[in-house]
Amino acid sequence: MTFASRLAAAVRRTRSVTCVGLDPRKANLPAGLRETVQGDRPEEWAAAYTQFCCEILDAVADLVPCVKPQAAFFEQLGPAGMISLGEVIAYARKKDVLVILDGKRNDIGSTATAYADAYLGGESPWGSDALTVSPYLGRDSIEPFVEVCDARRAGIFVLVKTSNPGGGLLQNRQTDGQTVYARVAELLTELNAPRTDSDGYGPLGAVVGATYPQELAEMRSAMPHSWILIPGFGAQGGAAEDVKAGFHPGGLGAVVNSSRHIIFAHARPEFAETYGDARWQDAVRAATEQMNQQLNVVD
Ligand SMILES: O=C(O)c1cc(=O)[nH]c(=O)n1[C@@H]1O[C@H](COP(=O)(O)O)[C@@H](O)[C@H]1O
Repeated sequence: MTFASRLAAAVRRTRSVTCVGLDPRKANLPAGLRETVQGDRPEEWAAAYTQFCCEILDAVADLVPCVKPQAAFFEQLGPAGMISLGEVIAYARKKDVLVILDGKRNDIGSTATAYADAYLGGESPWGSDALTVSPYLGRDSIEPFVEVCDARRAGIFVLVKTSNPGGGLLQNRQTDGQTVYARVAELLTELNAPRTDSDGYGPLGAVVGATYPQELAEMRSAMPHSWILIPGFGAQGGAAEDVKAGFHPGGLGAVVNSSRHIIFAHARPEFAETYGDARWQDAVRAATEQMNQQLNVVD
C-alpha cells in the first residue's frame, strides 16, 4: 500500500486524526526520567529520550494513526541522540504506528536524492514512512523525493504555510498574482495528480499550520490530492474549530499534530492533579483521548 493509503487505513482503524509529536526536551521530562540522568552525559539523556518516547508509544499506539518525531531534539544530543531517534522510529514501526520524521530536509537534486534514500521507506536505514521537506530549492529538489516515494511507497509533507508568526514574510509574498505558498500548493497538486490512490490522495502531503485557519481552508481546496499535516494545535494556540477546514467530508485528508500538550500533559493544570509526574503515561493517554474527542471528524 502507498503511504497515503496506509495513512487513510490507520485513520479509519483508530478513528483518530491525531498525530502525536515526539519532541523530547530535557527540562520537561517527568521527574522520574530526569533522575535517571546522573552525570548529564548525552548518552544518559539519549537513553532517557528513548524510554520516554517508547513509553509514549505504549500509551498511544492504539489511539492514533501516526507519530512525528522531531529530529532537532535528538540531534541536540549528538551521535547518541541519533541512535535514540533510530530506536524510537523502529519501536513505532513495531507498534504499527506510522512515522512522519520531522527533519524539514532538502537540497540540490542529487543531495535531495541522498536525503530521500536515507529517510524514506521501510527499506531505508532510518525507516520512516514519511519526511517533512522544504520546498525552497524548487521543483528539481522535490522530484527526487517523489521518485523515492514512488519506488518505496513512502510520503513527504512539504512546507506550504507554516504555523509560526513570521512565516508570512516569505510565504505570503505575491508573485505572478499569487502567494508563494499558493504556488507551492500548485506544484504539489501537479505532481500528485497522476499518483492518486483510490481515496484520491498522492504521496505529496503538505504542512499548513492550525494557526492560519483561513489559509488552511484555501489550501484544502487548492490541494485536493494532498494529506495535510496540521501543526500548531494546543501549545501554539490552534483549536479544534481552527483545523476543521483541513478535512474532506468523512474525515480524511488531514492529521493534526500536537507535541508539548500531549507528551508533557502531566504538567498541564487540567491533568497535573490527577496524574502528575508519577503517572505521566496516563496523562499522555488522557490528553490524546481528549484531543481525539475534540477532533471527532472520522465517519
Ligand atoms: O513541520 C512541522 O511539523 C511543523 C511545521 C510548522 O509550521 N509548525 C510546527 O510547529 N511544526 C512542528 O510541529 C511541532 C509543534 O510542537 P508543539 O507546538 O509542541 O505542538 C514541532 O515539532 C514543530 O517543529
